[in-house]
Amino acid sequence: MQLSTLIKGLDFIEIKGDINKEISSIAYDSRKVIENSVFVAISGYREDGHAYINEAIKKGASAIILEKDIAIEGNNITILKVQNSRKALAKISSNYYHNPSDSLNIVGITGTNGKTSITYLVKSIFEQTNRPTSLIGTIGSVIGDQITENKNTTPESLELQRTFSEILKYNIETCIMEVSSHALSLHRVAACSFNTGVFTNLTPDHLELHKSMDEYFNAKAELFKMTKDYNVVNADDEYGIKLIKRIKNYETKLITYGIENKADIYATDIRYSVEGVKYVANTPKGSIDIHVNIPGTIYVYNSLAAIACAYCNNIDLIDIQKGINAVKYIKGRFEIVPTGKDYTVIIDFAHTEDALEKALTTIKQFAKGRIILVFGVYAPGAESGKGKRRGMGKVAAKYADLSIVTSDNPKRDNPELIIADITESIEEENGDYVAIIDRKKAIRYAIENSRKDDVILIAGKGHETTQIIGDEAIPFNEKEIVIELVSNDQKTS
Ligand SMILES: CC(=O)N[C@H]1[C@@H](OP(=O)(O)OP(=O)(O)OC[C@H]2O[C@@H](n3ccc(=O)[nH]c3=O)[C@H](O)[C@@H]2O)O[C@H](CO)[C@@H](O)[C@@H]1O[C@H](C)C(=O)N[C@@H](C)C(=O)N[C@H](CCC(=O)O)C(=O)O
Repeated sequence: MQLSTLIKGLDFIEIKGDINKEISSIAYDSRKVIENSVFVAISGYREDGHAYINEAIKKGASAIILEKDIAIEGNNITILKVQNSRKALAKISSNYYHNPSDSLNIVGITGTNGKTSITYLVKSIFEQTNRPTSLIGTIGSVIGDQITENKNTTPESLELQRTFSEILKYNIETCIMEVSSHALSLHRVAACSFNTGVFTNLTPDHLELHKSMDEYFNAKAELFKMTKDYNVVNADDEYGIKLIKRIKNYETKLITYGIENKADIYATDIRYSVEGVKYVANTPKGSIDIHVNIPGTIYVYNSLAAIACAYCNNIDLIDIQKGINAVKYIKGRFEIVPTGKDYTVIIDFAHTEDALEKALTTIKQFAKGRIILVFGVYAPGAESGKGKRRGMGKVAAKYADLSIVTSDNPKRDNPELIIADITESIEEENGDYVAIIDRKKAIRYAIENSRKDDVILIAGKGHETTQIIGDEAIPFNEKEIVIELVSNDQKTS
Protein backbone atom coordinates (compact mmCIF):
# COMPACT_ATOMS: atom_id res chain seq x y z
CA MET A 1 0.00 0.00 0.00
CA GLN A 2 1.18 3.52 -0.69
CA LEU A 3 2.06 5.55 2.41
CA SER A 4 -0.22 8.41 1.28
CA THR A 5 -3.20 6.00 1.22
CA LEU A 6 -2.25 4.54 4.58
CA ILE A 7 -2.19 7.94 6.29
CA LYS A 8 -5.41 9.26 4.71
CA GLY A 9 -7.50 11.18 7.25
CA LEU A 10 -4.70 11.40 9.80
CA ASP A 11 -3.93 14.76 11.43
CA PHE A 12 -0.24 15.68 11.49
CA ILE A 13 1.89 18.21 13.28
CA GLU A 14 4.63 17.83 10.66
CA ILE A 15 5.54 15.64 7.66
CA LYS A 16 9.16 15.24 6.50
CA GLY A 17 10.01 13.16 3.43
CA ASP A 18 8.29 11.21 0.70
CA ILE A 19 4.75 9.97 1.31
CA ASN A 20 4.35 8.32 -2.10
CA LYS A 21 6.54 5.32 -1.26
CA GLU A 22 5.19 1.77 -0.94
CA ILE A 23 5.09 0.33 2.55
CA SER A 24 4.97 -3.35 3.43
CA SER A 25 3.44 -3.44 6.92
CA ILE A 26 2.77 -1.57 10.16
CA ALA A 27 4.67 -2.29 13.39
CA TYR A 28 4.47 -0.66 16.82
CA ASP A 29 7.07 -3.06 18.20
CA SER A 30 10.57 -2.62 16.75
CA ARG A 31 11.07 -6.39 17.02
CA LYS A 32 8.34 -6.93 14.45
CA VAL A 33 9.62 -4.45 11.86
CA ILE A 34 10.38 -5.83 8.38
CA GLU A 35 11.75 -4.16 5.22
CA ASN A 36 9.68 -1.06 4.36
CA SER A 37 7.49 -1.15 7.48
CA VAL A 38 5.96 1.95 9.02
CA PHE A 39 7.11 2.00 12.64
CA VAL A 40 4.81 3.73 15.13
CA ALA A 41 6.68 4.93 18.24
CA ILE A 42 4.45 4.69 21.32
CA SER A 43 5.24 6.22 24.72
CA GLY A 44 4.30 3.26 26.91
CA TYR A 45 4.08 2.55 30.62
CA ARG A 46 7.28 0.61 30.88
CA GLU A 47 9.13 1.50 27.70
CA ASP A 48 9.26 4.38 25.27
CA GLY A 49 8.91 3.25 21.66
CA HIS A 50 10.84 6.39 20.62
CA ALA A 51 13.96 4.75 22.07
CA TYR A 52 13.58 1.95 19.48
CA ILE A 53 13.24 4.13 16.36
CA ASN A 54 16.83 3.69 15.22
CA GLU A 55 16.63 -0.06 15.82
CA ALA A 56 13.44 -0.11 13.69
CA ILE A 57 15.25 1.78 10.92
CA LYS A 58 18.15 -0.71 11.02
CA LYS A 59 15.60 -3.50 10.53
CA GLY A 60 14.21 -1.76 7.43
CA ALA A 61 11.51 0.70 8.57
CA SER A 62 11.15 3.38 5.89
CA ALA A 63 8.62 5.61 7.65
CA ILE A 64 8.26 6.57 11.30
CA ILE A 65 5.20 7.92 13.09
CA LEU A 66 6.22 9.66 16.31
CA GLU A 67 5.18 12.19 18.94
CA LYS A 68 8.61 13.48 20.03
CA ASP A 69 11.54 15.15 18.27
CA ILE A 70 14.15 12.41 17.96
CA ALA A 71 17.49 12.38 16.11
CA ILE A 72 16.98 9.91 13.27
CA GLU A 73 19.87 7.82 11.89
CA GLY A 74 19.15 6.89 8.26
CA ASN A 75 18.47 8.15 4.75
CA ASN A 76 15.17 8.50 2.95
CA ILE A 77 13.16 7.92 6.10
CA THR A 78 9.77 9.63 6.10
CA ILE A 79 8.96 11.18 9.46
CA LEU A 80 5.35 11.87 10.42
CA LYS A 81 4.91 13.75 13.69
CA VAL A 82 1.49 13.38 15.35
CA GLN A 83 -0.14 14.47 18.59
CA ASN A 84 -0.93 10.93 19.71
CA SER A 85 0.81 7.85 18.29
CA ARG A 86 -1.77 5.37 19.61
CA LYS A 87 -4.59 7.26 17.86
CA ALA A 88 -2.50 7.39 14.69
CA LEU A 89 -1.86 3.64 14.94
CA ALA A 90 -5.62 3.01 15.16
CA LYS A 91 -6.34 5.14 12.09
CA ILE A 92 -3.60 3.71 9.86
CA SER A 93 -4.42 0.14 10.96
CA SER A 94 -8.03 0.69 9.91
CA ASN A 95 -6.89 2.17 6.58
CA TYR A 96 -4.45 -0.70 6.03
CA TYR A 97 -7.22 -3.28 6.33
CA HIS A 98 -9.69 -1.13 4.30
CA ASN A 99 -11.79 0.02 7.27
CA PRO A 100 -13.29 -3.41 7.98
CA SER A 101 -15.40 -2.24 10.93
CA ASP A 102 -17.59 -0.22 8.52
CA SER A 103 -18.75 -3.48 6.93
CA LEU A 104 -19.46 -5.26 10.22
CA ASN A 105 -22.35 -5.08 12.67
CA ILE A 106 -20.36 -4.53 15.89
CA VAL A 107 -21.73 -4.77 19.42
CA GLY A 108 -19.24 -3.32 21.95
CA ILE A 109 -19.71 -4.22 25.61
CA THR A 110 -18.09 -2.27 28.41
CA GLY A 111 -18.36 -2.11 32.21
CA THR A 112 -16.46 -3.66 35.11
CA ASN A 113 -18.40 -6.94 35.23
CA GLY A 114 -20.35 -9.15 32.87
CA LYS A 115 -18.61 -8.31 29.59
CA THR A 116 -17.43 -11.84 28.76
CA SER A 117 -20.67 -13.55 29.73
CA ILE A 118 -22.77 -11.10 27.75
CA THR A 119 -20.67 -11.60 24.60
CA TYR A 120 -21.33 -15.36 24.78
CA LEU A 121 -25.06 -14.92 25.44
CA VAL A 122 -25.45 -12.43 22.56
CA LYS A 123 -23.46 -14.66 20.18
CA SER A 124 -25.67 -17.61 21.06
CA ILE A 125 -28.85 -15.57 20.44
CA PHE A 126 -27.59 -14.31 17.05
CA GLU A 127 -26.73 -17.86 16.04
CA GLN A 128 -30.34 -18.96 16.55
CA THR A 129 -31.15 -16.72 13.59
CA ASN A 130 -28.51 -18.40 11.41
CA ARG A 131 -26.34 -15.30 11.50
CA PRO A 132 -22.77 -16.51 12.01
CA THR A 133 -21.25 -14.35 14.71
CA SER A 134 -17.69 -13.69 15.80
CA LEU A 135 -16.47 -12.71 19.24
CA ILE A 136 -13.48 -10.79 20.62
CA GLY A 137 -12.71 -10.77 24.33
CA THR A 138 -10.92 -12.07 27.40
CA ILE A 139 -11.25 -15.71 26.42
CA GLY A 140 -9.91 -15.00 22.91
CA SER A 141 -11.17 -14.20 19.42
CA VAL A 142 -13.67 -16.67 18.02
CA ILE A 143 -14.05 -16.71 14.23
CA GLY A 144 -15.92 -19.73 12.88
CA ASP A 145 -14.37 -22.78 14.56
CA GLN A 146 -11.11 -20.99 15.34
CA ILE A 147 -10.29 -19.60 18.78
CA THR A 148 -7.19 -17.41 19.01
CA GLU A 149 -5.89 -16.25 22.39
CA ASN A 150 -5.54 -12.49 22.85
CA LYS A 151 -2.82 -10.76 24.88
CA ASN A 152 -5.44 -8.21 25.93
CA THR A 153 -9.21 -8.41 26.39
CA THR A 154 -9.49 -5.77 23.67
CA PRO A 155 -6.50 -6.18 21.36
CA GLU A 156 -4.26 -3.29 20.28
CA SER A 157 -5.72 -1.48 17.23
CA LEU A 158 -3.41 -3.16 14.71
CA GLU A 159 -4.39 -6.67 15.86
CA LEU A 160 -8.02 -5.61 16.26
CA GLN A 161 -8.35 -4.29 12.71
CA ARG A 162 -6.59 -7.40 11.41
CA THR A 163 -9.13 -9.54 13.29
CA PHE A 164 -12.03 -7.56 11.79
CA SER A 165 -10.64 -8.14 8.31
CA GLU A 166 -10.29 -11.89 9.06
CA ILE A 167 -13.92 -11.96 10.20
CA LEU A 168 -15.04 -10.47 6.87
CA LYS A 169 -13.00 -13.09 4.98
CA TYR A 170 -15.17 -15.73 6.69
CA ASN A 171 -18.30 -13.90 5.44
CA ILE A 172 -19.32 -13.20 9.02
CA GLU A 173 -21.21 -9.94 9.45
CA THR A 174 -21.56 -9.64 13.21
CA CYS A 175 -18.88 -9.18 15.85
CA ILE A 176 -19.63 -9.09 19.56
CA MET A 177 -16.68 -7.64 21.46
CA GLU A 178 -15.58 -6.66 24.93
CA VAL A 179 -14.33 -3.10 25.12
CA SER A 180 -12.08 -2.60 28.14
CA SER A 181 -11.53 0.79 29.74
CA HIS A 182 -7.82 0.39 28.92
CA ALA A 183 -8.73 0.00 25.26
CA LEU A 184 -10.80 3.17 25.36
CA SER A 185 -8.14 5.16 27.23
CA LEU A 186 -5.34 3.87 25.03
CA HIS A 187 -7.31 4.48 21.79
CA ARG A 188 -7.23 0.83 20.71
CA VAL A 189 -10.80 1.20 19.39
CA ALA A 190 -10.36 4.78 18.12
CA ALA A 191 -11.05 3.88 14.49
CA CYS A 192 -13.89 1.42 15.12
CA SER A 193 -17.42 1.91 13.98
CA PHE A 194 -19.77 0.42 16.60
CA ASN A 195 -23.46 -0.25 15.95
CA THR A 196 -24.47 -1.02 19.53
CA GLY A 197 -22.78 -0.10 22.81
CA VAL A 198 -23.59 -1.79 26.13
CA PHE A 199 -22.78 -0.52 29.63
CA THR A 200 -23.05 -3.08 32.44
CA ASN A 201 -21.82 -1.43 35.66
CA LEU A 202 -18.89 0.28 37.29
CA THR A 203 -17.15 -0.69 40.51
CA PRO A 204 -13.58 0.06 41.61
CA ASP A 205 -11.07 -1.73 39.35
CA HIS A 206 -8.05 -0.76 37.26
CA LEU A 207 -7.54 2.35 39.38
CA GLU A 208 -3.81 1.88 38.85
CA LEU A 209 -4.43 3.22 35.33
CA HIS A 210 -7.43 5.48 35.73
CA LYS A 211 -6.51 7.04 39.12
CA SER A 212 -10.12 7.85 40.10
CA MET A 213 -13.61 6.47 39.59
CA ASP A 214 -14.54 9.59 37.61
CA GLU A 215 -11.65 9.05 35.24
CA TYR A 216 -12.57 5.34 34.96
CA PHE A 217 -16.20 6.30 34.22
CA ASN A 218 -15.18 8.89 31.64
CA ALA A 219 -13.04 6.28 29.88
CA LYS A 220 -16.01 3.89 29.65
CA ALA A 221 -18.39 6.66 28.57
CA GLU A 222 -16.24 7.30 25.46
CA LEU A 223 -17.72 4.18 23.85
CA PHE A 224 -21.17 5.75 23.72
CA LYS A 225 -19.93 8.61 21.54
CA MET A 226 -18.81 6.03 18.99
CA THR A 227 -22.05 4.06 18.48
CA LYS A 228 -24.32 4.49 15.45
CA ASP A 229 -27.56 2.67 16.26
CA TYR A 230 -28.19 1.86 19.93
CA ASN A 231 -26.81 2.47 23.40
CA VAL A 232 -27.87 -0.13 25.97
CA VAL A 233 -27.45 0.80 29.65
CA ASN A 234 -28.07 -0.90 33.00
CA ALA A 235 -30.64 1.35 34.68
CA ASP A 236 -30.00 -0.12 38.16
CA ASP A 237 -26.30 0.73 38.35
CA GLU A 238 -25.24 3.99 39.97
CA TYR A 239 -22.90 4.79 37.09
CA GLY A 240 -25.44 3.49 34.56
CA ILE A 241 -27.85 6.17 35.83
CA LYS A 242 -25.09 8.76 35.47
CA LEU A 243 -24.42 7.56 31.93
CA ILE A 244 -28.12 7.68 30.99
CA LYS A 245 -28.22 11.34 32.05
CA ARG A 246 -25.11 12.07 30.01
CA ILE A 247 -26.16 10.32 26.78
CA LYS A 248 -29.95 10.63 26.73
CA ASN A 249 -29.83 13.47 24.19
CA TYR A 250 -27.37 11.74 21.89
CA GLU A 251 -28.76 10.83 18.45
CA THR A 252 -28.08 7.13 19.08
CA LYS A 253 -31.21 5.48 20.52
CA LEU A 254 -31.07 4.58 24.20
CA ILE A 255 -32.43 1.28 25.56
CA THR A 256 -32.29 0.59 29.30
CA TYR A 257 -32.51 -2.67 31.22
CA GLY A 258 -32.88 -3.58 34.87
CA ILE A 259 -34.80 -5.19 37.70
CA GLU A 260 -35.36 -2.40 40.22
CA ASN A 261 -35.63 0.88 38.33
CA LYS A 262 -37.95 1.68 35.44
CA ALA A 263 -36.37 0.28 32.25
CA ASP A 264 -37.32 -0.61 28.67
CA ILE A 265 -36.37 -4.25 29.20
CA TYR A 266 -36.93 -5.65 32.67
CA ALA A 267 -37.20 -8.90 34.61
CA THR A 268 -40.12 -10.05 36.77
CA ASP A 269 -40.95 -13.31 38.60
CA ILE A 270 -37.28 -14.19 39.21
CA ARG A 271 -36.62 -17.72 40.56
CA TYR A 272 -33.16 -18.86 41.69
CA SER A 273 -31.66 -22.35 41.96
CA VAL A 274 -28.26 -24.01 41.71
CA GLU A 275 -29.15 -24.96 38.13
CA GLY A 276 -29.54 -21.34 37.12
CA VAL A 277 -32.14 -18.64 37.12
CA LYS A 278 -35.60 -18.38 35.59
CA TYR A 279 -37.55 -15.19 35.05
CA VAL A 280 -39.95 -13.37 32.75
CA ALA A 281 -38.28 -10.87 30.43
CA ASN A 282 -40.51 -7.94 29.50
CA THR A 283 -39.68 -6.04 26.31
CA PRO A 284 -41.54 -3.48 24.20
CA LYS A 285 -42.29 -6.40 21.82
CA GLY A 286 -43.83 -8.61 24.56
CA SER A 287 -42.84 -10.92 27.40
CA ILE A 288 -41.09 -14.28 27.39
CA ASP A 289 -39.90 -16.92 29.89
CA ILE A 290 -36.13 -17.00 30.24
CA HIS A 291 -33.97 -19.80 31.67
CA VAL A 292 -30.28 -18.97 32.14
CA ASN A 293 -28.16 -22.02 33.01
CA ILE A 294 -25.86 -20.02 35.30
CA PRO A 295 -27.14 -18.99 38.75
CA GLY A 296 -27.32 -15.61 40.45
CA THR A 297 -28.80 -12.15 40.12
CA ILE A 298 -25.78 -11.13 38.09
CA TYR A 299 -26.94 -13.54 35.36
CA VAL A 300 -30.36 -11.90 35.33
CA TYR A 301 -28.52 -8.65 34.52
CA ASN A 302 -26.14 -10.28 32.04
CA SER A 303 -28.99 -11.97 30.17
CA LEU A 304 -31.11 -8.79 30.22
CA ALA A 305 -28.21 -6.95 28.57
CA ALA A 306 -28.04 -9.71 25.95
CA ILE A 307 -31.82 -9.52 25.41
CA ALA A 308 -31.54 -5.74 24.96
CA CYS A 309 -28.83 -6.22 22.29
CA ALA A 310 -30.99 -8.80 20.52
CA TYR A 311 -33.99 -6.46 20.70
CA CYS A 312 -31.90 -3.68 19.11
CA ASN A 313 -31.04 -6.12 16.32
CA ASN A 314 -34.66 -7.05 15.68
CA ILE A 315 -34.34 -10.66 16.85
CA ASP A 316 -37.57 -12.52 17.69
CA LEU A 317 -38.36 -13.31 21.31
CA ILE A 318 -38.40 -17.05 20.65
CA ASP A 319 -34.84 -16.93 19.29
CA ILE A 320 -33.78 -14.87 22.30
CA GLN A 321 -35.25 -17.52 24.60
CA LYS A 322 -33.54 -20.39 22.74
CA GLY A 323 -30.22 -18.53 22.46
CA ILE A 324 -29.96 -17.87 26.18
CA ASN A 325 -30.92 -21.41 27.08
CA ALA A 326 -28.37 -22.83 24.64
CA VAL A 327 -25.47 -21.43 26.72
CA LYS A 328 -24.76 -24.25 29.17
CA TYR A 329 -21.68 -22.71 30.80
CA ILE A 330 -19.07 -20.01 30.21
CA LYS A 331 -15.40 -20.83 30.83
CA GLY A 332 -14.36 -19.62 34.28
CA ARG A 333 -17.57 -17.68 34.84
CA PHE A 334 -19.37 -19.27 37.78
CA GLU A 335 -18.37 -22.57 36.22
CA ILE A 336 -19.37 -25.63 38.21
CA VAL A 337 -16.61 -28.24 37.87
CA PRO A 338 -18.06 -31.74 37.39
CA THR A 339 -16.60 -33.67 40.35
CA GLY A 340 -19.09 -36.44 41.09
CA LYS A 341 -18.67 -35.63 44.80
CA ASP A 342 -21.20 -34.53 47.42
CA TYR A 343 -19.68 -31.04 47.56
CA THR A 344 -19.68 -28.45 44.80
CA VAL A 345 -16.64 -26.71 43.30
CA ILE A 346 -17.15 -23.45 41.41
CA ILE A 347 -14.49 -21.47 39.51
CA ASP A 348 -15.21 -17.80 39.01
CA PHE A 349 -13.24 -14.86 37.62
CA ALA A 350 -14.45 -12.56 40.46
CA HIS A 351 -11.39 -10.44 41.22
CA THR A 352 -12.91 -7.26 42.61
CA GLU A 353 -14.65 -6.65 45.92
CA ASP A 354 -17.98 -6.17 44.18
CA ALA A 355 -17.68 -9.25 41.96
CA LEU A 356 -16.61 -11.40 44.92
CA GLU A 357 -19.59 -10.19 46.95
CA LYS A 358 -21.94 -10.99 44.05
CA ALA A 359 -20.47 -14.48 43.62
CA LEU A 360 -20.71 -15.23 47.35
CA THR A 361 -24.27 -13.90 47.73
CA THR A 362 -25.30 -15.99 44.72
CA ILE A 363 -23.94 -19.09 46.47
CA LYS A 364 -25.81 -18.09 49.64
CA GLN A 365 -29.02 -18.30 47.58
CA PHE A 366 -28.64 -22.08 47.19
CA ALA A 367 -25.83 -23.45 49.43
CA LYS A 368 -26.97 -26.08 51.95
CA GLY A 369 -23.53 -26.49 53.55
CA ARG A 370 -20.63 -24.14 54.29
CA ILE A 371 -19.04 -21.77 51.81
CA ILE A 372 -15.29 -22.33 51.48
CA LEU A 373 -13.57 -19.56 49.57
CA VAL A 374 -10.13 -19.83 47.93
CA PHE A 375 -8.83 -16.49 46.73
CA GLY A 376 -5.99 -13.99 46.54
CA VAL A 377 -5.61 -10.54 45.04
CA TYR A 378 -3.55 -9.91 41.93
CA ALA A 379 -0.85 -7.30 42.18
CA PRO A 380 -1.77 -4.02 40.54
CA GLY A 381 1.43 -2.52 41.92
CA ALA A 382 -0.18 0.72 43.03
CA GLU A 383 -1.65 2.43 46.11
CA SER A 384 -5.09 1.01 45.29
CA GLY A 385 -3.62 -2.41 46.12
CA LYS A 386 -3.99 -2.30 49.89
CA GLY A 387 -7.55 -0.91 49.78
CA LYS A 388 -8.58 -3.62 47.37
CA ARG A 389 -6.97 -6.38 49.44
CA ARG A 390 -8.66 -5.17 52.62
CA GLY A 391 -11.98 -4.77 50.81
CA MET A 392 -11.88 -8.30 49.45
CA GLY A 393 -10.86 -9.61 52.88
CA LYS A 394 -13.88 -7.91 54.41
CA VAL A 395 -16.25 -9.48 51.88
CA ALA A 396 -14.66 -12.90 52.46
CA ALA A 397 -15.13 -12.58 56.22
CA LYS A 398 -18.75 -11.53 55.78
CA TYR A 399 -19.93 -14.34 53.50
CA ALA A 400 -17.48 -17.27 53.61
CA ASP A 401 -17.45 -19.79 56.46
CA LEU A 402 -13.79 -20.44 55.76
CA SER A 403 -11.40 -18.43 53.59
CA ILE A 404 -8.23 -19.96 52.24
CA VAL A 405 -6.16 -16.94 51.35
CA THR A 406 -3.60 -17.62 48.67
CA SER A 407 -1.77 -16.10 45.69
CA ASP A 408 -3.53 -14.81 42.58
CA ASN A 409 -1.04 -13.35 40.08
CA PRO A 410 1.44 -11.79 42.53
CA LYS A 411 3.69 -10.72 39.65
CA ARG A 412 6.68 -8.86 41.15
CA ASP A 413 4.93 -8.15 44.48
CA ASN A 414 5.66 -10.21 47.56
CA PRO A 415 2.72 -12.67 47.87
CA GLU A 416 3.21 -12.85 51.66
CA LEU A 417 2.60 -9.11 51.96
CA ILE A 418 -0.49 -9.26 49.74
CA ILE A 419 -1.86 -12.14 51.83
CA ALA A 420 -1.03 -10.26 55.07
CA ASP A 421 -3.14 -7.28 53.95
CA ILE A 422 -6.07 -9.59 53.18
CA THR A 423 -5.87 -11.63 56.39
CA GLU A 424 -5.50 -8.48 58.53
CA SER A 425 -8.92 -7.37 57.36
CA ILE A 426 -10.47 -10.87 57.70
CA GLU A 427 -9.24 -10.93 61.31
CA GLU A 428 -10.71 -7.50 62.01
CA GLU A 429 -14.09 -8.82 60.82
CA ASN A 430 -13.72 -12.01 62.89
CA GLY A 431 -13.63 -14.24 59.83
CA ASP A 432 -12.19 -17.75 59.80
CA TYR A 433 -9.18 -18.26 57.52
CA VAL A 434 -5.98 -20.09 56.73
CA ALA A 435 -3.19 -18.66 54.59
CA ILE A 436 -1.43 -20.90 52.04
CA ILE A 437 0.80 -19.11 49.54
CA ASP A 438 0.88 -21.91 46.95
CA ARG A 439 -2.45 -21.75 45.07
CA LYS A 440 -2.55 -25.46 44.19
CA LYS A 441 -1.93 -26.40 47.84
CA ALA A 442 -4.67 -23.95 48.86
CA ILE A 443 -7.14 -25.64 46.49
CA ARG A 444 -6.05 -29.05 47.84
CA TYR A 445 -6.68 -27.84 51.40
CA ALA A 446 -10.19 -26.70 50.42
CA ILE A 447 -11.00 -30.05 48.83
CA GLU A 448 -9.53 -32.12 51.69
CA ASN A 449 -11.40 -30.11 54.29
CA SER A 450 -14.77 -29.99 52.53
CA ARG A 451 -17.83 -31.81 53.83
CA LYS A 452 -21.12 -32.95 52.31
CA ASP A 453 -23.10 -30.04 50.78
CA ASP A 454 -20.24 -27.55 51.09
CA VAL A 455 -19.63 -25.18 48.19
CA ILE A 456 -16.01 -24.33 47.36
CA LEU A 457 -15.61 -21.10 45.42
CA ILE A 458 -12.20 -20.63 43.78
CA ALA A 459 -12.20 -16.99 42.83
CA GLY A 460 -10.02 -14.66 40.82
CA LYS A 461 -8.47 -16.47 37.90
CA GLY A 462 -11.50 -17.90 36.07
CA HIS A 463 -10.56 -18.92 32.52
CA GLU A 464 -6.86 -18.01 32.89
CA THR A 465 -4.40 -20.80 32.17
CA THR A 466 -1.29 -19.32 33.78
CA GLN A 467 -0.22 -17.84 37.10
CA ILE A 468 2.16 -14.89 36.90
CA ILE A 469 4.85 -15.09 39.57
CA GLY A 470 7.67 -12.56 39.15
CA ASP A 471 7.90 -12.05 35.40
CA GLU A 472 7.10 -15.67 34.61
CA ALA A 473 3.72 -17.01 33.44
CA ILE A 474 3.58 -20.51 34.91
CA PRO A 475 0.99 -22.94 33.42
CA PHE A 476 -1.96 -23.05 35.82
CA ASN A 477 -5.26 -24.45 34.59
CA GLU A 478 -7.53 -24.28 37.61
CA LYS A 479 -10.22 -26.56 36.19
CA GLU A 480 -7.70 -29.30 35.37
CA ILE A 481 -6.11 -28.89 38.82
CA VAL A 482 -9.49 -29.27 40.54
CA ILE A 483 -10.32 -32.40 38.53
CA GLU A 484 -6.90 -33.92 39.39
CA LEU A 485 -7.18 -33.08 43.11
CA VAL A 486 -10.78 -34.24 43.39
CA SER A 487 -9.93 -37.58 41.80
CA ASN A 488 -7.30 -38.06 44.54
CA ASP A 489 -9.81 -37.17 47.26
CA GLN A 490 -10.92 -40.43 48.84
CA LYS A 491 -12.91 -38.75 51.61
CA THR A 492 -16.30 -38.82 49.86
CA SER A 493 -17.68 -40.29 46.67
C1 LIG B 1 -0.65 -1.21 31.25
C2 LIG B 1 -1.08 -1.45 29.84
O1 LIG B 1 -2.23 -1.36 29.52
N1 LIG B 1 -0.10 -1.80 28.99
C3 LIG B 1 -0.42 -1.98 27.58
C4 LIG B 1 0.49 -1.10 26.79
O2 LIG B 1 1.81 -1.51 27.05
P1 LIG B 1 2.90 -0.47 27.46
O3 LIG B 1 2.42 0.92 27.21
O4 LIG B 1 3.34 -0.82 28.83
O5 LIG B 1 4.05 -0.82 26.43
P2 LIG B 1 5.59 -0.80 26.78
O6 LIG B 1 6.04 -2.16 27.12
O7 LIG B 1 5.84 0.31 27.76
O8 LIG B 1 6.23 -0.40 25.40
C5 LIG B 1 6.01 0.86 24.76
C6 LIG B 1 6.21 0.69 23.30
O9 LIG B 1 7.58 0.32 23.05
C7 LIG B 1 7.60 -0.73 22.14
N2 LIG B 1 8.86 -1.50 22.24
C8 LIG B 1 9.21 -2.07 23.42
C9 LIG B 1 10.36 -2.85 23.48
C10 LIG B 1 11.15 -3.04 22.31
O10 LIG B 1 12.17 -3.74 22.28
N3 LIG B 1 10.74 -2.43 21.17
C11 LIG B 1 9.61 -1.67 21.11
O11 LIG B 1 9.28 -1.17 20.04
C12 LIG B 1 6.37 -1.55 22.51
O12 LIG B 1 5.97 -2.42 21.48
C13 LIG B 1 5.35 -0.44 22.73
O13 LIG B 1 4.75 -0.03 21.52
O14 LIG B 1 0.24 -1.24 25.41
C14 LIG B 1 0.42 -2.61 24.94
C15 LIG B 1 0.09 -2.60 23.46
O15 LIG B 1 -1.21 -2.18 23.29
C16 LIG B 1 -0.50 -3.55 25.69
O16 LIG B 1 -0.33 -4.88 25.26
C17 LIG B 1 -0.21 -3.43 27.17
O17 LIG B 1 -1.13 -4.23 27.85
C18 LIG B 1 -0.54 -5.00 28.93
C19 LIG B 1 -0.09 -6.37 28.39
C20 LIG B 1 -1.61 -5.20 30.00
O18 LIG B 1 -1.41 -5.98 30.91
N4 LIG B 1 -2.70 -4.53 29.90
C21 LIG B 1 -3.84 -4.72 30.80
C22 LIG B 1 -3.74 -3.87 32.04
C23 LIG B 1 -5.08 -4.37 30.00
O19 LIG B 1 -5.04 -3.66 29.01
N5 LIG B 1 -6.19 -4.96 30.40
C24 LIG B 1 -7.46 -4.76 29.72
C25 LIG B 1 -8.53 -5.62 30.38
C26 LIG B 1 -9.08 -5.02 31.58
C27 LIG B 1 -10.32 -5.77 32.02
O20 LIG B 1 -10.18 -6.83 32.62
O21 LIG B 1 -11.40 -5.22 31.78
C28 LIG B 1 -7.39 -5.34 28.33
O22 LIG B 1 -8.08 -4.84 27.42
O23 LIG B 1 -6.73 -6.38 28.19
